[in-house]
Amino acid sequence: MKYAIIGTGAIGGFYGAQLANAGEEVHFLLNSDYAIVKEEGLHVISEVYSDIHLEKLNAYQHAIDMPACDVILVCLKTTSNASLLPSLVQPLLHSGSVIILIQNGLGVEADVAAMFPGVGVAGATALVSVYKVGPGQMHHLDYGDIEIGNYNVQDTTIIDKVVAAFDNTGLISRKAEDLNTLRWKKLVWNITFNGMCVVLNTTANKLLADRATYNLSKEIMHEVILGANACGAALPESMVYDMLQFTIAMRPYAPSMKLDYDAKRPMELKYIYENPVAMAKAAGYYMSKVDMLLQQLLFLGKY
Ligand SMILES: NC(=O)C1=CN([C@@H]2O[C@H](COP(=O)(O)OP(=O)(O)OC[C@H]3O[C@@H](n4cnc5c(N)ncnc54)[C@H](OP(=O)(O)O)[C@@H]3O)[C@@H](O)[C@H]2O)C=CC1
Ligand SMILES: CC(C)(CO)C(=O)C(=O)O
Repeated sequence: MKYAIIGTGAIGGFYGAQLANAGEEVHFLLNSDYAIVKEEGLHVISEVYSDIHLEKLNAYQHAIDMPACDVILVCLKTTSNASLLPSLVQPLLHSGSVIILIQNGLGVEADVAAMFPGVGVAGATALVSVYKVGPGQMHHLDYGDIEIGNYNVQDTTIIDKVVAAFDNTGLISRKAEDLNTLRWKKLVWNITFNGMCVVLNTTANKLLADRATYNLSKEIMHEVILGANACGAALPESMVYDMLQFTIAMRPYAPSMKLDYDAKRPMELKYIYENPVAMAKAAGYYMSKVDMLLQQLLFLGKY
């Protein structure tokens, strides 16, 4: 199968490099790093796995120069989806292509499916701590699990093949039974920690080292689980403790939203906060603590 990576940043660079390193045919769309990556290749420096240096890779500066691909892995920030995806994805489509969004948030598949009528869309959550440290250079700190849930792909055997390809890289890879539950499960982490790390200018491990913010984190997680379940997800209360353990065990890491805020890039508020708050409210549950966090983030995003 031919894979396209749309947005070769932290996530696109990490997962694309894993696939290419395992022998898959991967075509990388780059932005500001194109010239350096063309010259020097793509590097993933990992604290967990072997480092990867892809010396020769299929790197492109323009989507129009890329071949049609079977699997289009969208790894942009969701803040760019509406403005960039129509022009970046359309040239890569053939009649059997599927688009898989490796992005955080809720409702993103519906918006992308509306842009590409008749094209199968799926969503993926990445449980990984990775960030771009320089042009074509990704620093991988922790984890790497990837889970894929179907939105409207008709022939889902292609999703099974993608799961198998990721599994073959050595990463833990699964097909989720229910995309809605998958999205909300990841949001229990992102809603709690991404926003608080921005508002309190800190990292998740520090939030959990302090009694007051540890308790607040737990309360927000509980609220998100209630919101999720009001929206038809099936999340057990016990996952709060799993997430706390996961976060305590994690190497100190600033979530992607904190990196965006510090770099003065727009934050992914629509899909990580606005949609979940609105959807839970419409389903009869008001996530008041999450909404308060959202209002603070909206304020910070303006100034
Ligand atoms: N980082 C992480 O640990 C995790 C991130 N996520 C989610 O994954 C998604 C991607 O995040 P992340 O990888 O961190 O983001 P990055 O900002 O690292 O990567 C986005 C990439 O898109 C590229 N891009 C922007 N505009 C264009 C364009 N016009 N053409 C081609 N490429 C373009 C950027 O290019 P340039 O390099 O020039 O800026 C950048 O490399 C987000 O939804 C995030 O929430 C999920 C789990 C963990
Ligand atoms: C949970 C975490 C930290 C890594 O998967 C993430 O999703 C992010 O940085 O936004």
